[in-house]
Amino acid sequence: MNIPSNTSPRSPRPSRRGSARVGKGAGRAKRPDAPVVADPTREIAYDIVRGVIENRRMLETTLNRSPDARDADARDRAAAHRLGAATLRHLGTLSAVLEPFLRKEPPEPVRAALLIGACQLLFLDTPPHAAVGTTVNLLRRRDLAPFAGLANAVLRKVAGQGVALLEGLDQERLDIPSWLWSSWKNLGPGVARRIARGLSHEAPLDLTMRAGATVPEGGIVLPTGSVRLPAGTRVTELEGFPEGTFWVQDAAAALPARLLNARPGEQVADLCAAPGGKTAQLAATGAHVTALERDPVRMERLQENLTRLKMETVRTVCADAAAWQPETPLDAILLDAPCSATGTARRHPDALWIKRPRDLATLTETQTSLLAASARMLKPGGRLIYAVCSLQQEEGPDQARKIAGQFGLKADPFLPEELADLPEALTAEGWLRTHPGLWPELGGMDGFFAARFIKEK
Ligand SMILES: C[S@@+](CC[C@H](N)C(=O)[O-])C[C@H]1O[C@@H](n2cnc3c(N)ncnc32)[C@H](O)[C@@H]1O
Repeated sequence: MNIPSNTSPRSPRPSRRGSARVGKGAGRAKRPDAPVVADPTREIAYDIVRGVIENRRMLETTLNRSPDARDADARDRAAAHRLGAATLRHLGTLSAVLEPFLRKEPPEPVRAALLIGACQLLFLDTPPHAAVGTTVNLLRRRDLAPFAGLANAVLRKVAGQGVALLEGLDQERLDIPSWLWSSWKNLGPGVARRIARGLSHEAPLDLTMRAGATVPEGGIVLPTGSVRLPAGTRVTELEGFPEGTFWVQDAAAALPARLLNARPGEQVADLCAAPGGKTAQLAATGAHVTALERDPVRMERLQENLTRLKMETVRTVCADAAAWQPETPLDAILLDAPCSATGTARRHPDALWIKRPRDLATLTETQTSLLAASARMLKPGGRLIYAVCSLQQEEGPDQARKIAGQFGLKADPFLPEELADLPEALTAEGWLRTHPGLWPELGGMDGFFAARFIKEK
């Protein structure tokens, strides 16, 4: 990972909180009263980690809303995202490493700074003087100067012992909240550990290609047809991006829309559509697609994506899918329902730490009401794919079992030939179940559940 190893020379800013003195071993101030220069990457990463730990706020929300992140240039934002995400990916391990060095639990904001500092020392190639010095500076800039000495001492010890501190730690177990680890036992023996292993590294960049498009340099074609590039690849710099020859979509995320088998001329709706990966797949079949999205900001992103892909024939509707009704009954519906998103933790490690078991009840209620609404929109014989990027039983198999026979929907299991390129994802009940432990040798995949239903005649 390429976290800047020193205070950024590109966009230094004086302290927002007045000048502060830099202590021994910290950021090399020339004068004792010199203002501590801001390091945008660490400042934003700090806000990200605190947002997740203290407020259960999504990483992307901090990136989109914080003034620091908004004002930062693209490289600083990207580096902050990677530092914040790496800290969250190894949160349990980093906490276990720090514990013996702390006589008592520090306040949360101090703990967040220590976690980021330790992450740079143990998981990123940041030189010790930079990791320690920038952490001390950060605390001083955030009115936490009384803890600068503690941070300096603790991080110097961590730097001194280095990766030897990781020996003997069950990192896979530590980095997964206990309630999720227990819940994943339902997926089969050893699967929780395989998932944790899949979540321990950054996800590669997957693309869905338009038919006949050239595979970008460095890309490999996966068994399911998606194209994979190494983690950290900048998609906007790939050949074909401006021309719209591909779109970003995890290999597992590309499966549910494919299993709807949309045909040219059919009336199809994508009910929870933004940012539009599945909408694009449906549009590429030649079906008449209506894409619904409730959130106006996300709708803008969907429309930008469709414009780049030259798929402007897709009809976009900003509305609540639970209340919307098409003019005429539909041939097919894709319901990629809002969910806990635990299946996307490779790309969004914050997902693991934000959700709580009690959130599942609200989410499953919403999913049920969207399933009932979908059934009302379908013509007799119409098809429905219910999909969630969740690893949780309640949002996947439990929902599918509950829905079969309700709202005039009957189960329509996937056939082995439909998943011949990923047979391990077909369950005994004819559903799709992927998880980050699949394809370990290829770099894994996101966790998705999908089931198909037919509206009875
Ligand atoms: C899992 S994401 C969809 C990802 C998308 N299908 C794709 O493949 O790019 C869920 C989306 O549904 C939207 N959403 C949630 N509840 C909705 C509702 N009741 N009606 C319409 N859209 C909704 C969210 O704003 C979010 O953009």
